Amino acid sequence: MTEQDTDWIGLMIGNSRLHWGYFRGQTLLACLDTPHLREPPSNEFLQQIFPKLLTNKCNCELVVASVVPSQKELWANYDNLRIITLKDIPLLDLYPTFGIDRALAVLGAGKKYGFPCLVIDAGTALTFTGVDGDKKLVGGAILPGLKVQLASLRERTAALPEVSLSERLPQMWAKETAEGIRSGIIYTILAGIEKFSREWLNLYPESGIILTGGDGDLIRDYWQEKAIKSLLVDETIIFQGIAAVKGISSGLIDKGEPI
Ligand SMILES: Nc1ncnc2c1ncn2[C@@H]1O[C@H](COP(=O)(O)OP(=O)(O)OP(=O)(O)O)[C@@H](O)[C@H]1O
Ligand SMILES: CC(C)(CO)[C@@H](O)C(=O)NCCC(=O)O
Ligand SMILES: [K+]
Repeated sequence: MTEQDTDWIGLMIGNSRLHWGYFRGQTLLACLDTPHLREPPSNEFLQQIFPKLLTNKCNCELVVASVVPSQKELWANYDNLRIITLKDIPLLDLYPTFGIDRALAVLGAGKKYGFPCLVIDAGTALTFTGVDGDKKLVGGAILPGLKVQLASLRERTAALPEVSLSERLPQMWAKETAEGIRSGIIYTILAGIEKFSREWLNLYPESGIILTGGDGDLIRDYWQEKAIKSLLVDETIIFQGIAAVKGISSGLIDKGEPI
């Protein structure tokens, strides 16, 4: 078997949940999300995640990137494990505490859509990450994600309830508490996305802007209702990033080559 047709699994450990990708060589065959683990995984665990693809009990390579150290440690005894760290990422000017999920997402987005590239990751945290045409990190920003914003109002006030989000845009000028919370959070997030996107396009007019993360679809739907320029949603860029790192280490992709 060559590297091109070997099966392996990529795992991105996020702050809310686990993001799994099943690969054959560089091709992503399937992806899904699961909750965090509460204990070290059993031998059959990976088969349960991908029952149709992993039919016989195999210890296929598991390539892990994590922003949650305690979750990563649960895999310490898996015998075919590879951990991706910032050193593996073929991007320039990364700073030491930069999130590996941000690095992989922008690497994957750049690989698929070209550099320069701006990634907006609407996960537990909402992040903006911009990389220029020389694959240098320009920088970015971090704010609380939608769920975290909603939960923090409930937790830090006496009167505010936790509200759920509707599929449609809320009334901007609300006359009711729940709708007021929805309005405040959604319209300021959309305004922030608009501001960062505009500033980025002033610097790099040809750049793609890719939206990803657990709330990516919801934000895209809100955005489309406002009928501004469409935003491209891609849930797989993080796996494109993992595959790029794996490809470099197995010699399929040259580190100096355009990815
Ligand atoms: N089944 C689900 N479980 C948890 N969060 C979900 C689910 N479906 C959608 N979401 C949304 O996804 C968001 C979390 O995004 P995501 O799963 O990308 O976060 P994460 O695990 O921290 O990953 P990342 O590190 O990429 O941000 C939450 O704000 C939530 O609204
Ligand atoms: C910002 C998050 C939480 C987004 O998942 C993650 O990328 C992270 O923990 N980053 C470390 C800090 C930074 O990226 O500057
Ligand atoms: K996160």
